[in-house]
Amino acid sequence: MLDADALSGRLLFAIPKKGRLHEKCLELLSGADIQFRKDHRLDVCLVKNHNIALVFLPASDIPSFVGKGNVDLGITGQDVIRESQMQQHVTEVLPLNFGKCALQVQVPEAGPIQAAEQLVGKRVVTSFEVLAGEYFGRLDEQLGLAGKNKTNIEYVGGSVEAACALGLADGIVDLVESGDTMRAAGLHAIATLMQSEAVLIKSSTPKHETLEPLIKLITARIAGVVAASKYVVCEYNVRRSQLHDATRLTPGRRAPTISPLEDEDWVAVSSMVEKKRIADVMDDLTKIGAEDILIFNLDNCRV
Ligand SMILES: Nc1ncnc2c1ncn2[C@@H]1O[C@H](COP(=O)(O)OP(=O)(O)OP(=O)(O)O)[C@@H](O)[C@H]1O
Ligand SMILES: O=P(O)(O)OC[C@H]1O[C@H](OP(=O)(O)OP(=O)(O)O)[C@H](O)[C@@H]1O
Repeated sequence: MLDADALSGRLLFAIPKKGRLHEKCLELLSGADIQFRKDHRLDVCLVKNHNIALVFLPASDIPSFVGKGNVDLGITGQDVIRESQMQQHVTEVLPLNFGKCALQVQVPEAGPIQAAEQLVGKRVVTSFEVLAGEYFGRLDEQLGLAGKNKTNIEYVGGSVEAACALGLADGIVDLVESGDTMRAAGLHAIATLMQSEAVLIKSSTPKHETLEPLIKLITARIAGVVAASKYVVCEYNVRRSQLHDATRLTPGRRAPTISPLEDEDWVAVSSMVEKKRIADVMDDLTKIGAEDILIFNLDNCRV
């Protein structure tokens, strides 16, 4: 049985218990060698190889748990940090390169409303009532709307995209990543409130200063896993005469590693390249005559 004594002195680390961020967080913990076994009936579990307990919570509750110092560290989306108005109380330690999405105003594609200003004074349904309220509050003010003429922001807990088709809303404010959900509902985006991604957060006023070294260690480990997911190692051979162009294409993080080959006219180059750029870089290396271009994924790194 898990009790307060078992948790005493441990760093409490909040992880989304379900939803879009959950699986990615488990991959991150595994990559950082944070070992645990979770009993499916319990939302708290002890980490075997560190003085840490994991606390599985709804992503939307994590900013307030961290901000109030009830847990020491957490992972959640920047959108829910802003929505819970906790940005003054939490420090974003590290962006995590997943959970990327945009909070957007959406309206029926074929409808009469084609700009956010045209929604002012009408009905907007959302799970982000604070952010939508602030956004339309500013527009109401700009357009001089007051009292019951103001934009009507209505909260729903999910399936926001159905609201227009059901006749409950003239527009919605919801998250968009690929846009598939939005298009399937016959909607399109007309304004963006914010971009968001998952972040590692800690309390701005930590209650347990003694846990700071462990927070630094976990942050460094997670940063290594995140960097490994962003970069590949690119190795190739190129004529020495083309080395200037080659190193311009693959400058590396500090500098590329250049090794001599038996053939004195050629060198081997090894360099880290951002994964999202690698196809273009390979095309450009081919154009300058690079050969034997090899790409390696990284499991982990410290850069
Ligand atoms: N389509 C998406 N692509 C990428 N990230 C997303 C996407 N949808 C949501 N997110 C991110 O994941 C977070 C959690 O969203 P999700 O819809 O999974 O919530 P949930 O855990 O089911 O909801 P809740 O617990 O608040 O009811 C969002 O706040 C956002 O930061
Ligand atoms: O642009 P897309 O790639 O289609 O993603 C957007 C959808 O993802 C999120 O919901 P999710 O699927 O996580 O389920 P939920 O509505 O139950 O939160 C969000 O609320 C959108 O509905």
